[in-house]
Amino acid sequence: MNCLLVAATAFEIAPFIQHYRNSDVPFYVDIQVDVAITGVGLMATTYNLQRQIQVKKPDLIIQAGIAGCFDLSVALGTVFAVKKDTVADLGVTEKSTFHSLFDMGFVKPNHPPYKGGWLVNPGLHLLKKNSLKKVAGVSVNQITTSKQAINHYTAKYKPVVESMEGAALHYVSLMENIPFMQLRGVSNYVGERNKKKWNIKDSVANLNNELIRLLNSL
Ligand SMILES: O=C(O)c1cccc(C(=O)CC[C@H]2O[C@@H](n3cnc4c(=O)[nH]cnc43)[C@H](O)[C@@H]2O)c1
Repeated sequence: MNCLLVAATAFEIAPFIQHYRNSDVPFYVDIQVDVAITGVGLMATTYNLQRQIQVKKPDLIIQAGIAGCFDLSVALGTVFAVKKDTVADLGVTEKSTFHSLFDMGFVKPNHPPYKGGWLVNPGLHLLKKNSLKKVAGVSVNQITTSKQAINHYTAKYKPVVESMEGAALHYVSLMENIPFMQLRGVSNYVGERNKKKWNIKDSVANLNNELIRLLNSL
């Protein structure tokens, strides 16, 4: 099996790379893992994913990264698998009300690869092999900081996590018919600007442990 592992930045998957390099035993006997750092954001991720796929079409794409969390009851460091994602800030804000591309009628909510306005991961059988909770995610071009935006996204999408790349993975993989997984370790609560209150260390460590566990279970 050819697996393409992608992350926005190298530090997010550094422990996995280290583990992979230091392993004496070929613990992924039938799995070949290619790694690509796609850059931060939807545009860079889309471009770099597409380039990788053109060179070698993988059997599975895994995107691993940190994320903000909308749910304050979730402990920082928790790792989730994202079952559906969408670009939350693609549209127009008019008279303080946001209208998505679907609201505006530019795209039909069920126009492929969308289902009800979401980019849904159909590979639930892959997710079942691990214990990760499956949640809804949103992707943004502009990191959410205001209470107003948090309330708006919560009401409209009921997301648990926010990233800047997830929807690109879902869109490209669905269009190319390639199974995929998006794993997100919660580094911060959405809107929290004080980096001292983030927990990047645990989110990256737990994320990479789950990544190793997932690859061992395939
Ligand atoms: O400096 C800031 O205010 C700031 C806010 C959020 C994230 C960053 C980063 O440097 C990480 C960007 C990277 O991590 C993902 N990420 C992590 N937390 C969030 C979030 O709350 N909202 C959106 N994305 C987040 C994202 O996927 C990027 O790849 C700096």
